[in-house]
Amino acid sequence: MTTPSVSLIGPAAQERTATPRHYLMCPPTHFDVRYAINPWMDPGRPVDRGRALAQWEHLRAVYTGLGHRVSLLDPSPGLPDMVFTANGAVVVGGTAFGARFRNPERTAEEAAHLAWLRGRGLDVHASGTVHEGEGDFAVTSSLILAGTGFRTDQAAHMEAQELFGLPVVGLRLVDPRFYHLDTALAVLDDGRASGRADIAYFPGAFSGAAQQVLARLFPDAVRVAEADALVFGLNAVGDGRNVVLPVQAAGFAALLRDRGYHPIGVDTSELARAGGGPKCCTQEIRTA
Ligand SMILES: CN(C)C(=N)NCCC[C@H](N)C(=O)O
Repeated sequence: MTTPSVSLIGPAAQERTATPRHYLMCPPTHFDVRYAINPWMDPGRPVDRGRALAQWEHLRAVYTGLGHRVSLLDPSPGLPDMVFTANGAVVVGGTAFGARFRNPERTAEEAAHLAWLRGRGLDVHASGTVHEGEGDFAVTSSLILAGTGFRTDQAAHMEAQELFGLPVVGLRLVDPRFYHLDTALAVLDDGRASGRADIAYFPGAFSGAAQQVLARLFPDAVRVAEADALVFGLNAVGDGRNVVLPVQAAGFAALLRDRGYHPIGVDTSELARAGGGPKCCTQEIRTA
């Protein structure tokens, strides 16, 4: 007999509260798969840009329907991955840590992000080390979880800690299919209202030591099955109550419901052809 993984007197019994968010998105006007910098990309198969645009518009409508503010970054021709705004920076308390991309194909996105962030009066810092923004930094109100192994350099973790004054906990990713932290771990509730951060993750994407760290820090975390992780289920955006995730991740959605969250499935399958999902298209601008 197996032990149920979710206790009804634990986090499942909590009332979940959404808090308003400000997101930065960029329409996939120039979306394409012209190069392969992750295992999901196949430049030999043409993308359906109209479909990608429709999926992206739907995602934006979901956020505005939830009462969140969405700002837009102007898409640039020649930058087919620009739709993935999460990778452009990490913004915490009005301070922005601009990305420095690992692959030259995405380097020109850095300046566009820095200009947008400066234009909003944020305290903007260009990075001295390679990091890919919220792709590898998952922010909670008490600490930041930071991925390394494929894209972001470990040195960037220390840079982020010095900049934000929050503990940065490094986590090693070991499976190239989960090349960014946000493909393998999602913040469901950052703890800003509840006082207690809640996350979900796929253990197999992490080194043994990183799995131990996560288990110590978040013993109640939702552990997601590989099948749900492989459809980018963990590339999810949580506001404390609502969790926007790929509609294909049905098992994960059921776990979320059991915990009192409100999962909202969206189809981002065309964008997944470049290796991204809802979270990749969404950078949070945290000014408070
Ligand atoms: C969920 N992920 C991984 C993201 N945060 N970003 C997607 C980036 C995709 C892009 N082709 C690349 O490989 O950089």
